[in-house]
Amino acid sequence: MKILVTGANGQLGQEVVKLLRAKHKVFGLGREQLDITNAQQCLFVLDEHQPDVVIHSAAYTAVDSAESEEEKAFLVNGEGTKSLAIAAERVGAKFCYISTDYVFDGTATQAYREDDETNPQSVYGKSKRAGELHVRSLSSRAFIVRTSWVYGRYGGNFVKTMLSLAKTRDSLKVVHDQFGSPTYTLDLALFLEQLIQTEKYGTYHASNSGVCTWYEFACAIFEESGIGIRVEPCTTEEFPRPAPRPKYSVMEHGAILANGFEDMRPWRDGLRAFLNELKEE
Ligand SMILES: NC(=O)C1=CN([C@@H]2O[C@H](COP(=O)(O)OP(=O)(O)OC[C@H]3O[C@@H](n4cnc5c(N)ncnc54)[C@H](O)[C@@H]3O)[C@@H](O)[C@H]2O)C=CC1
Repeated sequence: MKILVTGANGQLGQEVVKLLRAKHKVFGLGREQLDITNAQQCLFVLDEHQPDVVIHSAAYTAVDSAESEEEKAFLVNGEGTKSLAIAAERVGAKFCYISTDYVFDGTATQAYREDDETNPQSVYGKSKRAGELHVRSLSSRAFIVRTSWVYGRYGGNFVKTMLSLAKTRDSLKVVHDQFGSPTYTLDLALFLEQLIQTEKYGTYHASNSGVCTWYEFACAIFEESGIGIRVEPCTTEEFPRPAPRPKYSVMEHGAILANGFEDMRPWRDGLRAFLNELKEE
C-alpha cells in the first residue's frame, strides 16, 4: 500500500511513519514538503504521489495559544483538513483524520460514544471539530480517529515533562479532577495500521483503555520508573490555563470492538512499554 502521512515530523507522525515503513511504501511529509493550508499544494502533492491512504496527523496543536490565535487554528485544523480531504477524494485515497477528545465538553459522567453530540469548549477543540465536519462531508472513504492524552518517544509530552521535573524537584502538584485515557503513540500507530487496511469507515475512539486523572498518571509514571518523589493532588483551579480542559473526556471504544478490532491495551501497560523503550535508548 502507498501511504501518505501529513505532520510526519510531529509526535504521532514520526511513530506512524517508522512503524508503517516496515511493510508499506510510506511518504512521510512534514510542513516543508506539504503545507496543508496551501490548497493547490495539497492537490499537486497528492496527485504526484497517488497514495492509497492518507493519514492526516498534521495539526495546529498548541491548545492554549489557540485561544488567542483562533484564525490560525481554524486555518490549519479546519481549512487545511478540508483541502487535504478534497485532494484525497480526487485521487481515490482513503482518508484517516486524527481528531481529539477535546471535541466533547467533558461534562459527561460516563464514557463518550462515537456518535455522542460534540460540544467543544476550547478554540482548539472547535477547530478540530471543524476538520471532522469537512471530512464527513467531503470524503467517501473516511476514518475519523479521536485520541487523547498522547505521549511517545517523539516530541514533548506529559510523561517526559514529569520525568524531567523529577530531576530537580522533591515534590509536585498534579491535577486530580480531570479524567481521561493516556495513549502511547506506538499503540495508536498499531491500531491505525490495522484500520487503514480495511474499509470499515466511520468514527473511532482510540486511546489506551482504562481511565485515570493526571495525578494518577503522574503517580504511575514515577512508580513504574522507580522514582521516589512526593506527588500531591490538586484542582484545575489551582493551575489556571487559557484554554478550558474537559473535566471528563473518557471515550468508549464501541467502534473498535463492533468492527472486530482488538481493544487497545490498558494505559498502564502502554506506559510500562514506553518507559522500557526509553530505558533502552
Ligand atoms: N498530543 C495530544 O495529546 C493529542 C493529539 N491529538 C491529535 O493527534 C494528531 C497528532 O498530534 P501530535 O503528533 O501530538 O502533534 P504535534 O504538534 O507533535 O505534530 C503536529 C505536526 O503538524 C505540523 N503542522 C502544523 N501546521 C501544519 C501545516 N500547515 N501543514 C503541515 N503540517 C503542519 C507540525 O509541524 C507538527 O509537526 C493531531 O491531529 C492532534 O490534533 C489528539 C488528541 C490528543
